[in-house]
Amino acid sequence: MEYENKLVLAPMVRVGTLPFRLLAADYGADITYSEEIIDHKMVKCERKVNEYIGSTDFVEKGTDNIVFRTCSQERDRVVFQMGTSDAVRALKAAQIVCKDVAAVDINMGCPKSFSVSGGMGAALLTKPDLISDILTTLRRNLDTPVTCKIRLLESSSATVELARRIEKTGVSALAVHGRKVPDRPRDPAKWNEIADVVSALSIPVIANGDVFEYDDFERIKVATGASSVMVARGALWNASIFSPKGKAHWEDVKREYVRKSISWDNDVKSTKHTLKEMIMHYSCLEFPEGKAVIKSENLADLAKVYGEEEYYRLVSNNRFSPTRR
Ligand SMILES: Cc1cc2nc3c(=O)[nH]c(=O)nc-3n(C[C@H](O)[C@H](O)[C@H](O)COP(=O)(O)O)c2cc1C
Repeated sequence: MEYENKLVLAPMVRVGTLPFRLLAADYGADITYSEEIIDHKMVKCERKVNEYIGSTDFVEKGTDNIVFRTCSQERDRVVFQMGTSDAVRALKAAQIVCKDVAAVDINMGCPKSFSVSGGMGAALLTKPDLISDILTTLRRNLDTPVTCKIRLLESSSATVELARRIEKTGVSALAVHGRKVPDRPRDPAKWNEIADVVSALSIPVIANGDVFEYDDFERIKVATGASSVMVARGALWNASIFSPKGKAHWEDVKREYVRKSISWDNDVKSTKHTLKEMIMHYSCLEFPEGKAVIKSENLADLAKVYGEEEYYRLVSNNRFSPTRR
């Protein structure tokens, strides 16, 4: 996996499932991260090939709960992001999925209480020995590239020190979200502090924070010196941000997302959550579309909201025999 000059879809919980990743890739994303999946969940999974959909599923044993769904089309660009606080468990989880993905990434930036209270996400930032342990264990035991994603620390010199330590573990790249742990999403990302990390390291750094337009990819590259750029909210609101041709109309983007969700039988909660985020940015959930999405109980209902009943019928009928894509 190459990390130079790439446009990257950021990991996003409940958003970065297979249809959204494929959508971003269709518009031009080179690398697409999964939503964060916790190692505890992944170690309970078994790999199953789903011939009806054409996907590879990681399903919680003894249940129908699909924890991670991928497919061969994204094998060379999908990054499996994991939440962990333990090297041995992280390795066990990674070994289950590593042959089906392009890289494994460890989330070291999530400030949410469920992550931090479990010693995961941003809690790792204060434990450099544990970071080294996790990354070194993965690096030594996997053939798949290993990366991690961090936030900025209190001072730029502290971030650089940690980044140097991370580089020594042999990771293939480091993604840096240009905000500190207490920062809110509306606080501006500190591109200058990402630049300090870029100039201190030899491995590729993926710059992340406040990219909302295609032109911002170049702006953040120039400001930070990073060769690759990662975008979260800008892609969530309009996944065609990756297109050099300019953004597609958000109505078309939503419809294409719904079609992909139908094709890949996406979890309806995840589809609804993603659509609601898109609607809230451009409009309001109180309007008929928002209300209809909220009321939808399954993908058939969502197909109706977006006038895709015919597509839904076609896909459902084809599922009676195993599909090949
Ligand atoms: C809806 C949503 C879900 C997120 N989930 C994750 C996640 O699972 N793992 C992670 O490392 N960061 C997660 N983040 C943080 C983003 O990956 C990214 O670092 C942050 O939003 C800054 O990028 P932006 O300014 O382009 O939005 C999430 C952000 C959003 C908006």
